[in-house]
Formats: sequence, structure tokens, C-alpha cells
Amino acid sequence: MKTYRFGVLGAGNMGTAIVEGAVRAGLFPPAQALLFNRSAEKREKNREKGFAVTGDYTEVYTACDTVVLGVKPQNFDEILPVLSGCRCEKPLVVSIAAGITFAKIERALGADTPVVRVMPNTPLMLGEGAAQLVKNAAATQEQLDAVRALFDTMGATAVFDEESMLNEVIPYAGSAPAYIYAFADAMVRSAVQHGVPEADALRMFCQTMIGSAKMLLRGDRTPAELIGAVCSPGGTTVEAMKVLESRGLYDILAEACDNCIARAYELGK
Ligand SMILES: NC(=O)C1=CN([C@@H]2O[C@H](COP(=O)(O)OP(=O)(O)OC[C@H]3O[C@@H](n4cnc5c(N)ncnc54)[C@H](O)[C@@H]3O)[C@@H](O)[C@H]2O)C=CC1
Ligand SMILES: O=C(O)[C@@H]1CCC=N1
Repeated sequence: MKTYRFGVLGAGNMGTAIVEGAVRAGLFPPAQALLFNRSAEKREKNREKGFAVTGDYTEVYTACDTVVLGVKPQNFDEILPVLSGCRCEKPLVVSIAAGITFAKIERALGADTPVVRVMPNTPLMLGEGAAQLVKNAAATQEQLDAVRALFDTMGATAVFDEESMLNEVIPYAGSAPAYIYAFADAMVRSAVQHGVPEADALRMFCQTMIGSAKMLLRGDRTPAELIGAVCSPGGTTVEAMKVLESRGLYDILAEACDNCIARAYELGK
């Protein structure tokens, strides 16, 4: 048992959302979590929330049972060599970085370091996230279960055996909120062009996204069947669907997802 139950190395958007979610779920009190920030101002803000704070990220690695690596993939080449010099009992490492492989982490920290890679998304801030997980050989099933239980408190989770799946899933949950916001933005812009007040358009479209997602999650009808149920023959919807199909919406999305995944593999090199 180390000084702190939980630590975040890189308490930015995601790292902070994860530790705050865990505290909200009652997994541990904030005083049992140590947060690293480079900025003194952010450390002070986190201290005011009751977290332990540090400006030395090696302390997070040495003093915490579980350490979330919440830095950008591009920062791993800087932080891993520093952490490799830490002499301590190995923490359970939770990496949320896109593309960064077990091999890269293990080369620096040792193959005996338990690591769980997680690909979360920002809606976990509202308890509506979707996170995918995979463990390395050194991590036990209990450790994987514990990390999954943490993310279960913030939304849906899925576990994979193959590490490569953590890259393959990125466009469909980790990155997907951005694509959904782009879709919403385009719809609201169109609505405004047609005289619909922006706030009403956004509220109505968001409710429609929630309702449509719930219809899909019932699982009793395929997306094609649900589309068919909206498209009255000779009606309005079908005219829009013709444009989406003829302009290649499905191909555009497939290409976007391919590029997103390819970038994850590049980041891992
Ligand atoms: N934002 C998102 O929607 C998602 C992000 N991720 C992953 O989460 C990770 C963090 O992303 P965000 O929270 O969005 O980024 P962010 O920029 O909000 O947070 C990164 C944190 O790392 C710290 N940092 C930066 N350089 C550092 C260095 N050299 N040494 C120590 N700390 C350093 C920053 O001060 C900041 O606190 C990334 O690896 C990303 O791939 C995964 C899924 C979704
Ligand atoms: O854009 C990124 O690289 C990260 C990973 C998934 C969402 N944000």
C-alpha cells in the first residue's frame, strides 16, 4: 500500500474528469488522490477541491497504487525515461493515450509493470462515457476488473483481448464525440438558415440524438430498419437521404475512421 490510492500524471481534461468521476462515485476521497500539474495555478485549484497535488510527476509514480498517464501521446518520450529511473514498487499504470503501445511503456518501465490501456471519451464527465480496455500480460484479471469498475461508474465499458483493438475502436467512441458535434453543428447551422432560433434548433436536435440513440440501443431494429421507419414513401426524409447517399456520406465516414485509426498506429511508433 502506497501513500495514495490513485494518481494522475497529467491532470488535463481527461485525467481530471476520470479522477473526479471516481471521487463522485465514492471509490475514494479526494485526499487519497495525488494530481500532477505543471502549473501552480492548476495545482491550487485542485488543492481547493481537496486533492493532494504535486509539481513532481515522479512522486505520482512512486507514491500511488494506481497511476493514470493523462499526458498526450507526444509527451511519452519525455516522461517515460524519467519514470524509468524511479525505484519503487510498481504501480498499476492506466494509460489513456491514443496509440501508445504496451511495448513502448514496458521498454521504459519494465515488462513486469501492470498496465491497462483505456480509450475513454469526454462524455464520461457526465457519467455517459464509453471506454474500451485491454490489459498487458503483467496486469492481473483483478486489476483489469478494478479499472473497468472505475470506468463503469462513468458510462459503458468494453474489454478486448487484442491490444490492436484499442486503436481500431478510437473513431467509434474516443474520437466520436467530435464527429457528432460536427454533425450537430451542421444541422443547427442549416436550421438557422431556415429561420429556426439557434437555441431551439440545438435543443431539439440534441433531444433527437438522445431519442435516436435510445431507439438504436433497444436493439430490436437495425439502423436500416429504423431509417426505413422514418422515410415515408414519397415524403420528406427520403429526399434528404438521397443527397446523403449520392454525396457519399457512408464512404466519407469510413475514410474518416480509417484515417483516425491510422494516426493511432503512427502515434505508437
Ligand atoms: N480529449 C479526449 O477526448 C480524449 C483524450 N484521450 C487521451 O487522453 C490524453 C490526454 O488528453 P487531454 O486530457 O485531452 O489533454 P490535456 O492537454 O487536457 O491534458 C494533458 C495534460 O498533460 C500535461 N502535460 C503536457 N505535457 C507534459 C509533460 N511534458 N510532462 C508532464 N505533463 C505534461 C498537461 O499540463 C495537461 O495537464 C491523451 O493522451 C489523449 O490521447 C483519450 C480519449 C479521449
Ligand atoms: O484526438 C485524440 O488523439 C484523442 C484520442 C481520442 C480523442 N481524443
